[in-house]
Amino acid sequence: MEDVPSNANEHCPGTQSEQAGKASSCAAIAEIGEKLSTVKHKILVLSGKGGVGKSTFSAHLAHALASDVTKEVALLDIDICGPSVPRIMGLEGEQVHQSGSGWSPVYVEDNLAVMSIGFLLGSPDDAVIWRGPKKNGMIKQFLRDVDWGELDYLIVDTPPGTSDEHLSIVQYLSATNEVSLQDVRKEIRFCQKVKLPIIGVVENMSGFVCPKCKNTSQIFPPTSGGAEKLCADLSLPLLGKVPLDPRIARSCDEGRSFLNDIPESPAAQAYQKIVQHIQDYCSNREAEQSTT
Ligand SMILES: Nc1ncnc2c1ncn2[C@@H]1O[C@H](COP(=O)(O)OP(=O)(O)OP(=O)(O)O)[C@@H](O)[C@H]1O
Ligand code: SF4
Repeated sequence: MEDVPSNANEHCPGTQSEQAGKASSCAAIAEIGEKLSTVKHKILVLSGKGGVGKSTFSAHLAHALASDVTKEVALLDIDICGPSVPRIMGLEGEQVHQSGSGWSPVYVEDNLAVMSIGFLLGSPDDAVIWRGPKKNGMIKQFLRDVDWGELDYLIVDTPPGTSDEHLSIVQYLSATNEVSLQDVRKEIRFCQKVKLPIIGVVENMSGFVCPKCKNTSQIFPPTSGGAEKLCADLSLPLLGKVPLDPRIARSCDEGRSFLNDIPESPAAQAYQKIVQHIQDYCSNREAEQSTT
């Protein structure tokens, strides 16, 4: 994404008249490219269906990355029809402020910023049912008008499936994002089609580890061979498996990081291992980019 301002026209192929028609969209892409040129890594979190733990994972990825106080981290929630990030991050009722240089995100820590449509709603229960173009406009505004500052990581929590929001975010962030996936062949095909590098797959709610005897029980038997088979079939890394732990929901409902609450639990350790893979991936990319 760092190169968007200089090659914005590459994103606007077509005849002259088609290009004129796309001019405003290209201008937005260029503007967003300029705005986000100070973001080192943009990580999209995708899932095939709702309720698989994508927002929970995004929030814990943000917490874990921000535990290194030398890193600047931001979490952007573009699940416009069901934003759950404010609750999980303990920010319900917070509002976004306008500053001279745009909207100021809400800070959980000095180095952890959060932006969500939830901050713009009157009440957490307000339903937001917007059609594609309006959603697209809001995503554009989030990327262009939020004063993110210099960031090491921008994590984007997306809605389930592959919808208008996905097409918008991919278009606006251009082709150099990184993706962590939960679930799902359809999303993988989507990423491959739009040429997004895939960091790997996370299997969530993978077995239940009994807190007493530490036995693992398979509550939801894996379909189609589970994440291992999916990753083997598609030559993708399996970043890790997070077991089911009801204490995760409790920490999230109270707006706290489960990683801080019960760091020794198998689920917290699984999250940490996955985060380590993501950090390694990002460091390798940085090293590659500095040599090209
Ligand atoms: N490993 C886990 N063990 C137990 N509960 C979990 C786990 N991961 C997530 N949950 C719980 O599952 C529920 C759904 O999680 P979450 O809201 O993160 O899903 P989602 O995929 O983002 O859903 P949506 O896309 O509909 O917003 C939440 O109550 C969350 O606390
Ligand atoms: S494995 Fe089942 S029966 Fe044994 S201690 Fe754990 S929850 Fe109880």
